[in-house]
Amino acid sequence: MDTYQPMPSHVPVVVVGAGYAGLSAALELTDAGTPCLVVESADRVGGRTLTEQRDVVIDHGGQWVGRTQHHLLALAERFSCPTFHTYETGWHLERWSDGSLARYTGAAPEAAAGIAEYWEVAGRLDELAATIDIDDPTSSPHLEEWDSVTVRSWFDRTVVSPDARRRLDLAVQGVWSTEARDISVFHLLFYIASAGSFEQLMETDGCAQERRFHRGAQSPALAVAEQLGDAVRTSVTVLAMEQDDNGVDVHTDAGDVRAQWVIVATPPPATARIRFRPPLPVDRARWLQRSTMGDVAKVHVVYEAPFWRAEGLSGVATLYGEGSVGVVFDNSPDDASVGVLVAFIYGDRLRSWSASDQEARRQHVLETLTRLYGERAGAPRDYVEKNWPEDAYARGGYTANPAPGAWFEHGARGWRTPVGRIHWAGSETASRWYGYIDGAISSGQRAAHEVLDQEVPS
Ligand SMILES: Cc1cc2nc3c(=O)[nH]c(=O)nc-3n(C[C@H](O)[C@H](O)[C@H](O)COP(=O)(O)OP(=O)(O)OC[C@H]3O[C@@H](n4cnc5c(N)ncnc54)[C@H](O)[C@@H]3O)c2cc1C
Repeated sequence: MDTYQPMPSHVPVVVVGAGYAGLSAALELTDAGTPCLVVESADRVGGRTLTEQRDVVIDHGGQWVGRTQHHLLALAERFSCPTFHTYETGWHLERWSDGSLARYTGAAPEAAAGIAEYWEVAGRLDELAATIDIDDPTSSPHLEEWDSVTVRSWFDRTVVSPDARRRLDLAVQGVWSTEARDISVFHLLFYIASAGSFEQLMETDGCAQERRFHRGAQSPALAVAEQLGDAVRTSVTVLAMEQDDNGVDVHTDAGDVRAQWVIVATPPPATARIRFRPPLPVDRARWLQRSTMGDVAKVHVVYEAPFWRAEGLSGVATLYGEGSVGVVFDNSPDDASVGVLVAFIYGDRLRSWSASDQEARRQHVLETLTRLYGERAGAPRDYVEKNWPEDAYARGGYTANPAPGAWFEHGARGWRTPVGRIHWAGSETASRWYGYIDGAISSGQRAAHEVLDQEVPS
């Protein structure tokens, strides 16, 4: 990785963004013998994955990999980045909206308030999602109908029990890191189809939250960047692009480079900040303008030991009601040499929590954990927050979600159709595992092959 060399004047392919999508595109091109240059705004690669090596590995961003996420697993295998099973042995906790605390095992407490209807709705969502073609989502005969309705109003209209609605609202916050009022039923269903099922999104064993990386989820990205070497330039921001019949002039804050093809592998709101000449087609421009990053913070709290395990608790907790924290997981290292809890805060709850000062935020999280796990939870040896909407580059997470109506009005041509010599990658352009690291990788590989199919000189 080289930050200080001058920009080359020409390169066959410029890749914008060194998250998993951009790095995977570059790796695919390089494997095929096509030189490329990756330019990245931040002073590091990995984008929405960010592993901090404190005295324990802390994954501030993406962290889990599931067994159907074959692209990420293959990359991890190629670059020798081992994984381990997420700890979830013992009793999970559920703090209900009235403040009561229940213990359970499995996916949810049996016979709890609203649970029967919650499972009915989950089954219905899977049935509807199965009708969507993830490679051609806008071909759905129900596109206009489903994209015109927010998830909030659909729940209000079709879900009888307020308790089931509470459960579904938290599921939406947890998976989409947004509020049910902000996404359409179509986007919800596409996302479920993209993952395979509602269960795949929600669960651990066999599902999206199954495994973690010993050296953190950024480790495969760092290994790819090391292999790509000088082809990756960090601390370089693409400001504008001018496209003509023969190539693209890419203007960066470190100089200009002429490319025959460009792969833009940035999240939609970041792509919208680049000036394109000629301007992007209306559908693509509108799609970018109407895709909004989700709101999530991860708070890691580190203890001398995972003391809750000795009390038969898994460390997994789900919290309804007024507090900020939505979900807690045991994020200890595999050898349990220290204990780590990670608390997720999303959507409306994040907006009110992040308005407080640092001490009040910390106190709130520690009080919540103390109510769940007892006094020892109030005395951590380390506490660290990452509020993604405040991240200078990502400006949110986990992913960008198109606003209601955007799939119907602009999805067919705006989602990922290449614009001349400019091709689109990024987790938000994936058919399979949209919004996930795995989707980012497959999107980068797809975009690389779109370009390789065009007779790029090596
Ligand atoms: C808190 C959190 C938890 C998550 N949990 C999981 C999880 O457990 N499992 C999972 O699979 N996924 C998870 N995700 C989602 C996953 O991290 C992302 O979907 C994935 O990393 C996105 O990769 P990407 O390459 O598409 O985009 P990014 O990682 O966003 O990479 C885009 C890159 O482009 C750069 N860039 C932007 N604009 C410019 C410009 N003009 N010029 C140059 N560079 C630019 C950015 O700095 C960035 O590095 C999570 C995300 C977050 C934030």
